[in-house]
Amino acid sequence: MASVADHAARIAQLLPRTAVERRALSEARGLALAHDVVARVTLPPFDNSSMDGFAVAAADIGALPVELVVSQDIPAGVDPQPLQPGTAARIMTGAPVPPGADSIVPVEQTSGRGTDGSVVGTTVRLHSVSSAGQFIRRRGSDVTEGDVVLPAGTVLTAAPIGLLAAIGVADVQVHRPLSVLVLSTGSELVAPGEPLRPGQIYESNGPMLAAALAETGAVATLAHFVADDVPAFLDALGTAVAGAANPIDLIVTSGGVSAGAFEVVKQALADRGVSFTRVAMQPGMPQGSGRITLDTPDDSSREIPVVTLPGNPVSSFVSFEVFLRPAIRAAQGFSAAAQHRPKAALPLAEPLTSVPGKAQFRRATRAAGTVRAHGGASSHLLAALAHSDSLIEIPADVTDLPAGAEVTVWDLSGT
Ligand SMILES: Nc1nc2c(c(=O)[nH]1)N[C@H]1C(S)=C(S)[C@@H](COP(=O)(O)OP(=O)(O)OC[C@H]3O[C@@H](n4cnc5c(N)ncnc54)[C@H](O)[C@@H]3O)O[C@H]1N2
Ligand code: MOO
Repeated sequence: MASVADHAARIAQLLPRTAVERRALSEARGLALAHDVVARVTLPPFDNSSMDGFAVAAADIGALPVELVVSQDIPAGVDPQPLQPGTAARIMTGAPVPPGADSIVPVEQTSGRGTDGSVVGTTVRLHSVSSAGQFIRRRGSDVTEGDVVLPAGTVLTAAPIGLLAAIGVADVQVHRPLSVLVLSTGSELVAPGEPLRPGQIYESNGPMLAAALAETGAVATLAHFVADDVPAFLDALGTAVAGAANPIDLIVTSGGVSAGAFEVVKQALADRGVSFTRVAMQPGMPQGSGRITLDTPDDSSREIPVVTLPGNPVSSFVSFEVFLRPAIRAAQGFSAAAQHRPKAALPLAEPLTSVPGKAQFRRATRAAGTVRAHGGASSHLLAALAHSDSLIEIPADVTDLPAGAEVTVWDLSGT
């Protein structure tokens, strides 16, 4: 049996780094930067007020309260005049602090006119003066021109996208997302929404894997599932690959890889370049991977990586987490940290047993600094999986864990 690490390396090898392309910021969410981004501007670009109020020179203020003439009005977006000595300038949040001013008095600490209409030429009464520099956001306090603000490999989630826009970046060089075809197999499968006949079940792996792929940043194409029939399976693969909107970089199948009489994926792909193997893990023991050349209706023959996942729903999910998610994220240029689920060592709330000789991945929930396995080890327990926020990874040589034992916990709660 292969170890988890061996098989992970094999899957990683199947997927080369994707090409770099330029995308508008609005089209880059969830993708990874291909290069370091260097700021071409300084943020804030100028000293500006963090409060609506009045800009003054602290040294001009004697005993309080004091009444000053309002000498100018500074809304955000203007280039102000220097502050006339002995006066106040009405200023709005984000507006540039006028040269000569070193203090902002928030409007709440003033009286007289000041919040509506033009106030230039009127007076304002100041009841307190903040210390010099208070309520002023200094030029460069956030970003300095020339800084590497985001390194290559950063995944463009909301905050990095905000930062890129803030430094004036309109488009970025990112790694193209992988285009992945998902095909489930099984003669017992019925599409959700259709009536179930005796012996049938709803197809859940396809929608689940397509969602998992989307969370990984890939573009998933979900083909209609096929029965356990080799010609039908190969035909469906060829048609789906030829018809996909984006050229397919990876095919992911589920089901048909174990030891039964109708193992359609194994039968169809074993002599087409896919190796089937047993991995010392539970769930997820039967696995396959390789590269295949398909007969497509448009005769577009090229080698496409294939990963064949086991059909049990929890086995498919865990296999995806352990093998495909990190490999896909690496191929898409994600930083090493973003390729893997966050992991922590947490004490078990309850004792746990595992099988000898296989790494076990138990579905679990975290609470009060501990972790508790949720549901049993069986790989059909989809409801327990859906209610879990973690995986407990138990090494192959560990079989008995008392309450309080520290275990490695994968945090599944992010995307
Ligand atoms: N004699 C042996 N039997 C089995 C072995 C073994 O080593 N020897 N391995 C077991 C393990 S472990 C797993 S995992 C499964 C893997 O089986 P397959 O990949 O061949 O998958 P199927 O037999 O097609 O299905 C297994 C199970 O999952 C359900 N399933 C399949 N596809 C879907 C889907 N798209 N949506 C929802 N549910 C699905 C299917 O109905 C079966 O119940 O083999 C064990 N057997
Ligand atoms: O390995 Mo199977 O994936 O346990 O159910």
